[in-house]
Amino acid sequence: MTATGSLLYLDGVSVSFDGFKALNNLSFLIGRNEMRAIIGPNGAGKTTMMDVITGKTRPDTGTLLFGEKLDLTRHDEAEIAGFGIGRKFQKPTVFESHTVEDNIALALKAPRGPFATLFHRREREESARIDALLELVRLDSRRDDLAGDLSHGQKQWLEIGMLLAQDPQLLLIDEPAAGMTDAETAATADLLRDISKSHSVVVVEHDMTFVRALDVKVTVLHEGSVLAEGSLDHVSSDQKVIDVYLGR
Ligand SMILES: Nc1ncnc2c1ncn2[C@@H]1O[C@H](COP(=O)(O)OP(=O)(O)OP(=O)(O)O)[C@@H](O)[C@H]1O
Repeated sequence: MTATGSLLYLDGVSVSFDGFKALNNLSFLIGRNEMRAIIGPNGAGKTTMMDVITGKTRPDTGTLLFGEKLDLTRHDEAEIAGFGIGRKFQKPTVFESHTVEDNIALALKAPRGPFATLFHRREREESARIDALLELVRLDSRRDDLAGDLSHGQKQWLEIGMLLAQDPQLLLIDEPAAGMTDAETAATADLLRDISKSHSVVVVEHDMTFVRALDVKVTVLHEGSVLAEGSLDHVSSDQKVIDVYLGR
């Protein structure tokens, strides 16, 4: 495996907590404008993998490259966010007492990473960008409503819009479909497919209906390493995957 053509490259990445290997020689790569689904049983290392990519946890060993050359292990969380790696945690965190539109506007103004400034004058270019983002995340008709009044699924979309406002190249998204209605789940798969036309996206998910709707290559993690990789049909017919995950 070489890093050529990859946006994100992990090779032989290991992380131990008190002697327990949460990641064990983990290797995979994500291409530019590729969406990848990561699945695996509880404790497989999915969260630790995202912690390592975003600089929250340092790997003990291994190579971690962004854009083929940039060594992420030499940078901290804020710097990595600044390079264009955005992370969405499972629980939506939006500014509930601000409107949907203002949430996007605030994210546009903020430096990447933790938000620093709140109010600025709105410029025309910015308005066009806000319109485009609201349309993309299916919230155009809710723009003047308070974010706190959105459904759980809509809050997830708003937060995805806020992440996109920061113009990331790679989005890491943790269980977006959890707690969503079936209709929201299907709409979220459509949304992520739209986003992946111009961004790389890594989605960690347990909901197999959602993973099927994404219709992308799947990486199965188990005990901190890649157990299987390929289409959902390919990995779901793999006896190793059935034994540790899907057959349970
Ligand atoms: N800070 C830590 N200290 C000690 N052990 C940890 C720490 N973080 C994670 N672990 C352990 O590492 C293993 C991998 O955990 P991780 O959270 O990455 O798995 P996961 O695939 O995200 O699981 P889930 O699907 O339940 O979220 C688990 O056994 C977990 O208990």
